[in-house]
Amino acid sequence: MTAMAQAMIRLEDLSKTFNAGTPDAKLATREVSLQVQAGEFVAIIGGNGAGKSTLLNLIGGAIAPDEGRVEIAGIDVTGQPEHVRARQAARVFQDPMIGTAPMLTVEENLVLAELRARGRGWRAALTSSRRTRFRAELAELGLGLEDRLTARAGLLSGGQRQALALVMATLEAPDVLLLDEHTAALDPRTSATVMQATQRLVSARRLTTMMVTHNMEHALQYGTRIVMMADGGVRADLSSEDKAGLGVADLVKRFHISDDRMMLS
Ligand SMILES: Nc1ncnc2c1ncn2[C@@H]1O[C@H](COP(=O)(O)OP(=O)(O)OP(=O)(O)O)[C@@H](O)[C@H]1O
Repeated sequence: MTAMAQAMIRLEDLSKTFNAGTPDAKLATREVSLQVQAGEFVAIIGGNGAGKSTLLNLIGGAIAPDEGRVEIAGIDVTGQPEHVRARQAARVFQDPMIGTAPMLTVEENLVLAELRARGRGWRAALTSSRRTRFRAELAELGLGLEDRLTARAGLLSGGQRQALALVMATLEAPDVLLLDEHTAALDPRTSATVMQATQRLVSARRLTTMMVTHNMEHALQYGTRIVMMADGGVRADLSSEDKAGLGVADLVKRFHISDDRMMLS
């Protein structure tokens, strides 16, 4: 008997309508079914209001679907609250202010993330072995954060804060990493640096990743698969082979992407 590889993320017929039953009703996702295998890096692209963030919110548990089912690593998490699911599905948001606590130092943020993931109080000592681990984790990013362990996070640059948020989100090896336009608020150079840091973390920890982006270049470069959404549904699903040789212009032309915030490079 051949064992079927289990999908790391399995979405079945996920539908969500906001303001249902009112004149403002908006069908944000319609019967989305998708399977993501362990280790895939799925870039989610699509025009404004296509349902990309809603899809990540449904997977992360920030909103509950009206219909359908979310499974992560074989566990049905559909009815599970967001804070419970956070151990399996870590998130990094667009706003560098969200993922980190500005008044805490870099090392305090990290110890908080580690102990939170283990469901323990965070005031346990910042031991020297933890500091050594944090320094090594940060050094991997190539952003000089390893020398700023005792600096308040609020004093870091936007890019450094996003990198710190990434390390915090992934410190305790979640099954899934959800990135919601996590480089969109950064200037192009910093955004590229944070994407490189993302790639390093994702491959070092073998994370299954879903990244919403308006940056077509990043989708092509970092996605091992590209899912394009339109009108709350999946319009196209490109594997590594499908996207091989495609440039940004091909992508835009082929899928008629209309997106005010689209970044071509
Ligand atoms: N909390 C909410 N209340 C009401 N409507 C919402 C809410 N969140 C999203 N919507 C609507 O659902 C639709 C899908 O929104 P969503 O944010 O998922 O799109 P998106 O693809 O991420 O768009 P963008 O790229 O512009 O961020 C949009 O029409 C949006 O206005």
